[in-house]
Amino acid sequence: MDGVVDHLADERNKAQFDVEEMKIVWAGSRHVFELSDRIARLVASDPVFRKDNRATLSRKDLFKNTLRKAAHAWKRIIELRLSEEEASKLRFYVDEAAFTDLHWGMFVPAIKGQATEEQQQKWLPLAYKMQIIGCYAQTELGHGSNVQGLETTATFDPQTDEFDIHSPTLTSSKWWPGGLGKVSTHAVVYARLITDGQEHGVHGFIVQLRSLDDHLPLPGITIGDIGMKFGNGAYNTMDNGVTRNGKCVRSNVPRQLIYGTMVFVRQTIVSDASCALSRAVCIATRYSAVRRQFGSQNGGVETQVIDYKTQQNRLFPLLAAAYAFRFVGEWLKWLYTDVTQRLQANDFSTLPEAHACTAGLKSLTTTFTADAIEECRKLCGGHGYLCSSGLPELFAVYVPACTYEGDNVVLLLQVARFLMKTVSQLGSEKKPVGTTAYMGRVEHLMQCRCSVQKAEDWLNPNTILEAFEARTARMSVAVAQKLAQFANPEEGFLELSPNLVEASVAHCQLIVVSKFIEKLQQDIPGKGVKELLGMLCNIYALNILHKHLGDFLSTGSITPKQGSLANDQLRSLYSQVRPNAIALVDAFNYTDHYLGSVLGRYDGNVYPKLYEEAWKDPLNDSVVPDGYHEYIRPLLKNQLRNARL
Ligand SMILES: Cc1cc2nc3c(=O)[nH]c(=O)nc-3n(C[C@H](O)[C@H](O)[C@H](O)COP(=O)(O)OP(=O)(O)OC[C@H]3O[C@@H](n4cnc5c(N)ncnc54)[C@H](O)[C@@H]3O)c2cc1C
Repeated sequence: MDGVVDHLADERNKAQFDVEEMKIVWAGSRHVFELSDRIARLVASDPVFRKDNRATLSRKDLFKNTLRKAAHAWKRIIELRLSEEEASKLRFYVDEAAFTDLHWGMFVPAIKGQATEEQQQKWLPLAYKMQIIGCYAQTELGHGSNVQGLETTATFDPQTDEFDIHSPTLTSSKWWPGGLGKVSTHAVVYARLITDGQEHGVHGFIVQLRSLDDHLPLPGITIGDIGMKFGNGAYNTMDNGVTRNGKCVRSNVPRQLIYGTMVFVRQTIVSDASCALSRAVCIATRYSAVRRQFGSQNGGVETQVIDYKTQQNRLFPLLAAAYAFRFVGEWLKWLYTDVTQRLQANDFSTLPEAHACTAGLKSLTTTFTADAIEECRKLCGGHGYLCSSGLPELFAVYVPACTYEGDNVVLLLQVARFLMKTVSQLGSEKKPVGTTAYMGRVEHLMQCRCSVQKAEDWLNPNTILEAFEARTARMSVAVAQKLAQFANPEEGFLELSPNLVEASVAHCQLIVVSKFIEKLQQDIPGKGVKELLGMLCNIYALNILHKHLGDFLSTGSITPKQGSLANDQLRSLYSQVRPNAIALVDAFNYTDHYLGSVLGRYDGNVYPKLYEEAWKDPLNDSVVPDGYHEYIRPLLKNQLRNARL
């Protein structure tokens, strides 16, 4: 980061706000900023953590190298006596999908959230010291989304006081769990509980999978990896497992507090979305300022592609979304703490709303981010397709987030059920809470008129909020009225599911917009910082309004003229953000190591480095390629008839 050349220095000088203060806003606090900065540099300077060769390693070498990094990371954590917060940041900056993600991100939280005190005392100390390695084994070959369809059984045997975990069919094999294939010694396995011949639904059980002495699977358990996944490098650093078992285990995990774990996990997924999105945006923004095409006058320099309005119109809403997701992620952290405290006090009243809101935000932010990474690749033209741009690997490693922890469409349908319930209870004693509180003003929202008369009127946060609330309330009420016409509500739900999903998306977009606006109401120090965030908030909201104009117009929430004024305002906001673009991505404070992109280098020294990287490819190890004598020469010399192919 501290190189001598800085091709982006002019861009940095244009910034109209205090970048150092913005770094703190992005990090969440000065403490987190300082900690992240220190740990990021520690990781970047350690050669074991290099990642520029991932795309060219064979699967076995790639996987072994991941094991090495995980072991080295743990060694450093112990040697440096890192706190839990520091250790988690270290794993974050190592930036490699690995079994440790599931151990710390799913196994430990599942035990913390769902096990009894006694079970926690037995398992957590082992897990914290990594004396056991755990994974989360829910999905089966035949069922993922439909958890009630899982086939694995856990039958209690009173004679031995044990549970017999059994996968009776091929489709009941556990299939996908990260870390299960080659590394985990233990798993939280989800199975149908059977006692006295009676079924009691799906529950979690801690199951030992492998011997702690020689790592061999325990008797009755068959385990392996499910094979190569999408993209080079990317998620292939992870072993995703398949297992069939008929082993007896002594562990009983009663059903409780599963929602708390879900809120926690989905909150981390939303946070991760802002990280992946900001990385892609940082690469595309820096490269767009370096890249020049057309527009040279009298032999002068050509135009930086970032100055094309179409480029800004594609890029700046993604930049704005990165900040929007950051703040909604921050708010979700608060929500998780709130839910946990309530659960501890046996108060379950806000759970359905918290559950719907985290499910919806997980879906919205991951879908957007996956699409946005691909858009950033296109924003970088041909070079974006090179692995050295960092974007193909980022895309490949990121896209499964749309599927794991709940398929995004299935999640939106859950949100829709909650929305429909909320609408049906309007006018009753039960008042809508939290993120659905606006529904309490449904009468007003059904008939209010947007007051915008000139483009600048769209800068008023209350105007934006009311337009978004009116759109969502009207879409929800309209689909609820259609639903009411069906004699069988379930049939209606299936039939109207596309409309229901659209209403859920509108509701989630409203949450993100409203949390961004709330963030701006806080005291935010630093010259120009709040102003820039205000612009980004408006870009985020007005771009959604523009993209979903059909919703806003068909519900009568705004007029066509007002839609057109919103677009005028958007163009003007792009011009205001333009001089600040590089500084806004610098505020993410990413090291070149973490970005892993030649196009996104801090110093903008793209071309020499692209050239250098290309020569590192194993194909360039020899000038004449392997295979020349067998396949190219005989072809050229018209000797294929005699060649041994
Ligand atoms: C990289 C990766 C890592 C994973 N890690 C783990 C792990 O550690 N542990 C674990 O247990 N699992 C894991 N999984 C599995 C993951 O959780 C499931 O794949 C996910 O829940 C989706 O379920 P599915 O595969 O059954 O999809 P399906 O439900 O079969 O989805 C197929 C299609 O059907 C649609 N669909 C399904 N139901 C409905 C409906 N009711 N209405 C309308 N459309 C519907 C979906 O939208 C989708 O388009 C992982 C998956 C991946 C890709």
